[in-house]
Amino acid sequence: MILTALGLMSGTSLDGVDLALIETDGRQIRTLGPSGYRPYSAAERSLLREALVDAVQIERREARPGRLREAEHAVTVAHAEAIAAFLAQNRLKPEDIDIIGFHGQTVLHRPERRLTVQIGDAGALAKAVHIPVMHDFRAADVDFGGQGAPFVPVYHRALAQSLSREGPIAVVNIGGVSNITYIDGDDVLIACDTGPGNALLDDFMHRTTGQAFDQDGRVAGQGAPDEAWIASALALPFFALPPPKSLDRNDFAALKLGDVKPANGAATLTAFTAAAIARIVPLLPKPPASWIVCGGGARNHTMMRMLRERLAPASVESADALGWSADAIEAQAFGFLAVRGMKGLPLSYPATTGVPFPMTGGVIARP
Ligand SMILES: Nc1ncnc2c1ncn2[C@@H]1O[C@H](COP(=O)(O)OP(=O)(O)OP(=O)(O)O)[C@@H](O)[C@H]1O
Ligand SMILES: CC(=O)N[C@H]1[C@@H]2OC[C@@H](O2)[C@@H](O)[C@@H]1O[C@H](C)C(=O)O
Repeated sequence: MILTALGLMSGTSLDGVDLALIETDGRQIRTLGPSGYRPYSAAERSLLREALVDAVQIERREARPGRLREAEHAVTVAHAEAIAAFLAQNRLKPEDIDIIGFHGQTVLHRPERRLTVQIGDAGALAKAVHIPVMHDFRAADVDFGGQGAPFVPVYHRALAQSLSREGPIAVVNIGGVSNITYIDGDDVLIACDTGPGNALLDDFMHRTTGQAFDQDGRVAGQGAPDEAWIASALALPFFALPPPKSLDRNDFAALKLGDVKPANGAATLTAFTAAAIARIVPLLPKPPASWIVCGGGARNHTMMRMLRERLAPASVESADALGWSADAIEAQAFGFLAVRGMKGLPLSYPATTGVPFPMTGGVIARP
């Protein structure tokens, strides 16, 4: 049965809420509907940044120390507002949507402690918008010893079914953190986080220039990467580990660039993200022939140039160039995952998150 799902993603970049409508039976995509975006205000963003700091103290996933309770309320309200605006813009009624896939905001990710925390009150959201809400996608996976991330690979596989590109295909998402899905025919699906995405670069830009991010990669495009710094950062043990593996947004926050000009610092951090993605190639069964880049990093021209240089001779295209939506893809994925969860289909596999067997997941909150 085909269901209509509204997927919602608030990613590790802390930029805002992405929304996307999808019609699917959980296996194939029938229609990709409209998408939307509700940016966080500067005040919401700084509250979330504080919440990430307070979250480090969390020992049990229900705990909300420091400003986390307030941040959770802000996340829930922002999502409710985003849904109300989306429904109005697209002339939709709550009964037109079967299920909402609500990822929430990750504030702490420590799979080795069987802990991954996404804030956002699904019960309150379901009541506010009068639509059932599926949430807590990652919890069952980490309970069974999985990495709890990445979860978009099953959706990347569904998208890639109708793609004519030479395989193996790699889909890379450059969000706050970067992750890869490796697809080789119908039977091979491997995934992991590869390293930093935009978070280190965004934090550096924020600190040194006051800008939220390096628009189109212009600042990095004027600088020179410090290859020695990149080589020493890539010597961290994480990069030598084979998939599956995952990261917390702030796992590399301790890496310091020293006193550098914004252009050189931005170039170094952009090249670090590209080099960390290229570093996964020898840990895959075969080098991917075709790379597809999604997430906000696909809009960074310097990042795309550096990826092409480091992944040659493979082809590197942005998801938008294929007619996929680089921005909406994760929101679509959580709509798709909500339908899979409703049907009891697997969300994660031994080769995507390290769970012992294919696992379904998600919990439904009703209005
Ligand atoms: N035009 C642009 N030029 C350069 N960078 C951009 C541009 N647009 C977006 N970005 C980068 O993309 C980031 C947002 O990416 P995205 O929305 O994919 O992340 P996310 O969904 O929050 O993260 P994650 O996938 O880790 O959960 C911004 O913080 C910024 O660094
Ligand atoms: C714990 C968590 O929220 N992880 C995010 C983060 O952002 C990118 C990368 O790290 C990925 O592993 C994941 O998001 C995507 C949507 C995923 O689960 O596939």
